[in-house]
Amino acid sequence: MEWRRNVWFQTNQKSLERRKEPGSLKEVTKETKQKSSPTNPFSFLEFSTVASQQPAFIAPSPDHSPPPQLPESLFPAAFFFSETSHKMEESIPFIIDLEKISEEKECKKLREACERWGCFRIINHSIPLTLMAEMKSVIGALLELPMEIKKRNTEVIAGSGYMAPSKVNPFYEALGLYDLGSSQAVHNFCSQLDASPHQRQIMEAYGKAIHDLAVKIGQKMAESLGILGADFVDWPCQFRINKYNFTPEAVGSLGVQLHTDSGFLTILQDDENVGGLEVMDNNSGSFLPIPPLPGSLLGNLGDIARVWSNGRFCNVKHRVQCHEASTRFSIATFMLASRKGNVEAPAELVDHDQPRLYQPFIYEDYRKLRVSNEMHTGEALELLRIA
Ligand SMILES: O=C(O)CCC(=O)C(=O)O
Ligand SMILES: [Fe+2]
Repeated sequence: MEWRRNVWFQTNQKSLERRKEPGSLKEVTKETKQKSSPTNPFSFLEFSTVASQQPAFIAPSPDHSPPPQLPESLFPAAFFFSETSHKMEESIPFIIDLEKISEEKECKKLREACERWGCFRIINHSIPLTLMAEMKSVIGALLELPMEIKKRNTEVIAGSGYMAPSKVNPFYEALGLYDLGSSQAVHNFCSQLDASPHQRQIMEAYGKAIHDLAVKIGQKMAESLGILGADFVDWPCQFRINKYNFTPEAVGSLGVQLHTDSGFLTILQDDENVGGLEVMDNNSGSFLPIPPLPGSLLGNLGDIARVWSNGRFCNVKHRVQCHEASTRFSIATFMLASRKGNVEAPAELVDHDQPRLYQPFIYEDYRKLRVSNEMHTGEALELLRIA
């Protein structure tokens, strides 16, 4: 609860100010109460929570999109609740509290999140908020550099270097490196971009912290399936900083096309102000907006998580929509796959009832298969299916 309150205070000052304006909250409350009814899925909206400086609570519509009839300013960091239980625990995507992850209940929730959505919010992750804020300002500055400097950020593996705005993604550009766990790689990245000593320091600190976090969450994902002692320390992490130059003309179009991430686990620091990320519900095919939740991170599972879990975990399809003309930043760390040997499910996850689903393969070969066949949403896995 403390965490939620802090985040709320830090991030929603402006909205709170707006809401405190005489009449404004009252007006909205009155209007919404009139619209509420036992059959209205939003009828249990708790405006008292707004008055006590808690987030507004909101149930999902059938397609999990926010209710169109309510003013957006009311839900700057909307939480989505199960219509049946109305509990925080049931929010979508699931919120995983890393401080509680050694408790059985939290670990079970992580497993459910990985199976049902392949996506979860991470709170109490121990990355200092100041480091996250400083990192955001560093990446903003790096992405502002002149084009000729950004172009020095050449790729080590396909797609790991500078990506200029293109015909397909005209509002998007990115800088990146492979692999974050290597201080030499971080050093090279910083040198390519003439980073200042301060920028280097932030990059190094953030890189180490986020790499360690990805390793820890990977271990917990394995533990949630009963695999103890899985070690992700040596798994390479690709790192990418994304900028979306959303102009008024971009509104309504995509910043990034629908895709799955190819690796095992992505840790994303999404923009704390500008939303647009959407994940696909595999059951219904509908899209669920992931509103910003400042101070938190997002875990997204990629294709390798599906293979490694022998089909239990979901590789989440996601995209970025432009809803407003403003600049959006995100910082993505992709923990890819084991450096050594094949990608395959551990023996504990394979048995008579759940035979091995995919033939063992080398990650780099899989990546090439995706690119050469232009299969961006995990379809290439079907080419490797054996059961
Ligand atoms: O910017 C975002 O929120 C998502 C970025 C993303 O999906 C990616 O870099 O793979
Ligand atoms: Fe992605």
